[in-house]
Amino acid sequence: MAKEAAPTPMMKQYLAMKQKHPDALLLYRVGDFYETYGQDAIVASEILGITLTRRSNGAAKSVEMAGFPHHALDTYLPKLVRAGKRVAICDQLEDPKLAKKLVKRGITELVTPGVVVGGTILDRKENNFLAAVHFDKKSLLGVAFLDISTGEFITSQGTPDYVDKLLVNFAPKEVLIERSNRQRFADTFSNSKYLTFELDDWIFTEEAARDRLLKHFETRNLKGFGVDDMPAAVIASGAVLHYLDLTQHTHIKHITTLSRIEAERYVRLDKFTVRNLELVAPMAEDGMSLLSVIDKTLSPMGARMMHRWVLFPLKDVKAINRRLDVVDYFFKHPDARDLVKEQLELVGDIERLVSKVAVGRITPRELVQLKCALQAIEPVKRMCSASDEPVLASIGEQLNPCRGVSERIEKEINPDAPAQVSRGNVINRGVDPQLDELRDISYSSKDYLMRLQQQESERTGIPSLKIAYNNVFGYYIEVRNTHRDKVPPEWVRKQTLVNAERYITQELKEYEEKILGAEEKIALIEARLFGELVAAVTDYIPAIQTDSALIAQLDCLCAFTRVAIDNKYNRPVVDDSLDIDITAGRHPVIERRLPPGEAYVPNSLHLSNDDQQVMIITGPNMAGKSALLRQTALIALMAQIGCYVPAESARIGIVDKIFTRVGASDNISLGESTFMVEMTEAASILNNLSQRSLVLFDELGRGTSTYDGISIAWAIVEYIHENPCHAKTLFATHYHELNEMAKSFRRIKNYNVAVKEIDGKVVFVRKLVKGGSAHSFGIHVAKIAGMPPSIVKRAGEVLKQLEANNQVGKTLTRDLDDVATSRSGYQLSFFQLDDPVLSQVRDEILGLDINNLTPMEALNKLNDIKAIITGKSQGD
Ligand SMILES: Nc1ncnc2c1ncn2[C@@H]1O[C@H](COP(=O)(O)OP(=O)(O)OP(=O)(O)O)[C@@H](O)[C@H]1O
Repeated sequence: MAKEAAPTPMMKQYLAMKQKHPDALLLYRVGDFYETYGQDAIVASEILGITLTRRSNGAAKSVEMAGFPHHALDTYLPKLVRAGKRVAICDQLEDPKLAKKLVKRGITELVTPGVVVGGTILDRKENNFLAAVHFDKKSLLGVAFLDISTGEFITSQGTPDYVDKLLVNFAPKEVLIERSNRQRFADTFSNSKYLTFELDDWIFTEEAARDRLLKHFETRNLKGFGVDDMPAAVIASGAVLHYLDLTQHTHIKHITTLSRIEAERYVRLDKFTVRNLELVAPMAEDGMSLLSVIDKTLSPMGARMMHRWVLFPLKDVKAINRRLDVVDYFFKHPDARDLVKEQLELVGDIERLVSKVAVGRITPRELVQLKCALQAIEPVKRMCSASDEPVLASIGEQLNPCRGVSERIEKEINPDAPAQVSRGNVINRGVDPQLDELRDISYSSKDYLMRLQQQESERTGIPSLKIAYNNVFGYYIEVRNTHRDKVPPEWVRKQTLVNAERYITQELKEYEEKILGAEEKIALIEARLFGELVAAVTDYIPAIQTDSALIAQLDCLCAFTRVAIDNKYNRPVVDDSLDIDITAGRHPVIERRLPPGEAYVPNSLHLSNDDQQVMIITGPNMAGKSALLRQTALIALMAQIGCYVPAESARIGIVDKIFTRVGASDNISLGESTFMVEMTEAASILNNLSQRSLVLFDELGRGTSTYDGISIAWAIVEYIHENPCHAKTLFATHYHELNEMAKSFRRIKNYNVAVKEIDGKVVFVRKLVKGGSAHSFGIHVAKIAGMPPSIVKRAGEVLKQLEANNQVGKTLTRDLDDVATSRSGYQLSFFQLDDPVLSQVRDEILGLDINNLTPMEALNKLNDIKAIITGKSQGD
């Protein structure tokens, strides 16, 4: 049997590196290549489509190997990361030419899907978040998000539902979890797929997390961030910072703050609503989202902010109107609008550029870009400062073009600087005298060599004499064989070719040393000066980050104006009323996708807690019921992000929650359309109603039998009507039987989306009109859809017969009449009763500060409450 040979020293080094990050794919630099071995090579060759070979590693067996040229890293690395791989990059830490033994190597970066600093992996319009989720002992969850490419660090804590919603909105590329909570995470977020990475449990402890955060931010406590009393959030945030250490990301000065998501400031949109209203992503592959219609931003920061704004509409009337005022200003001042547009096109992604400064990854070319961006801010600042619009004036005041930095970059860096410092020609002339002198030597070398060539040719009488350079023995003189006899004796022969010989001379060697020495020194000086400049820019990180946020804001608001002009939107009135009044409203997305020549039919609508609280909207299939429901929510939502709306006019009394529930079979493709899920979600809506909720029910109850469906729909609408919140509700349904409700419930009104029947054919008028509708026209739609005529005919006959027998429609309607008059009324909650004892109990409970209650105090309180109910005092 062959004796196993020991691994080569290089393989030993490789294995040691691999051991440091066993779960990462290791790219191991060998010469001009990045190589992968063993299982890594198999995976890499599959993902990258590169050839899998084998090499002997010094042992008896050979190992799989796959590699690619080092300069192709930017092409291949994103593919690996996008495939969900964590990639450790092992580089040569010394010049292989100078290494005496094995080249020193080390892991210089661990790139994981959630921790990407720059390059082509990042989508310019999207954040790339890393998240951490912590489960505390009860059912409170802490969550933190970090985008290392922008420095944004956000945290919150709350119920599993709330954290689920945040995860859906922030769409992290990687989620850190505690090892012991793997199953809990999987169970809690079973609806979404996340790439998770498990960390040891001790990392998820408050003490470790707090220490880490305090050390990073160099503060004494976390009060300034508003998270001091949010242990779960603190723990998740600490875990995120821990992971940066683990992945060798230690230069993170651009993470300057930790912000708490103030959930109470934003409209609550459950994740079904976000998906159903297609706010940021369409449901169908070829669809369009609201975001894609209104995102006319010009800068990547603006695009990322717009994404956030759409998912987090505001609830504060003043804040909304401040945004609307700026949009209005840009509307009335085309010059200001044009100036912002022109300058923003020059700004680029300063947010990510400045992050690259912090992590030490900025290239000379990017530094020039940063300078251009800062210079582009100057005219924007002037325009804003000169405006009489308060928000703009304040933006103008805060914008800081950091002139010191831009002037220094302008002075020191070549405007055509290359992408890498090592390429040279980065630092301008006049910055460093020694550098200038060395460059003179280096630049004049060509002239010098030409002169030397001519001089030696004349001296020796060899006309074809040539001076050239190669890597083996540097500069040499080449003489063709015909003139060999004229070569002076002091020349030293170095190489014999077929037709010529090559020589070196003393003078040439001395000169060579000077030039090569100069080039090395030039490289060193350039690198040093560049490094010093980058270090100086580091001091301006917070200022540039503020600029970036302000520019993003301007970009979004200016984009709103352009969208409003292009799409004929109008300014909504947003106030504290409880009404929604929309005149000639349209669906912002559908209207953009209609075939040419077809106009969207606008509709008006009034909803109010006092009179028209619930609208039952009937109408045939395809009439436009869903479109109407959605456009109402979208108009309210657009108004609350500060955008003009697709309506002639709109008055929106602030909405604080938008709920959407679409009938089971409407989202069957999502694989979760069981009737059970529909009911669970409907229940969650009903349990969370508020006075300012806007509820959309689209064909609720259709996943079950007609009687069941109608009964459930009826009961739900009745509940919403009777609930003291009087939540505004649009209820689209095919059950025209529900029209009976309007007779007995004051705030329920019937509407239908009109169709006309001309010559036995349905014509969609798409107008919302008062009153219920008697037919479903389902059979007509089947006909339009191309159903064989015989089936359509037969269906018509069956329907007639059923109606004649009073089986579906009429009896049910008559029965429902009885239901309506026999309504028992809901016992909504015992707190609504006028019983003084219960009121006292309620007051006792409401007065409790649960956060500051010890278990013992809680027990005593419970005893007190019991005493109130039983009328006995303690100890009786
Ligand atoms: N106001 C309108 N103007 C022009 N086209 C419209 C309008 N409303 C709806 N449409 C078009 O009609 C199609 C059907 O509308 P929608 O899905 O709202 O109908 P529906 O009544 O909810 O139908 P179903 O009951 O089958 O779900 C939409 O995709 C849209 O293209």
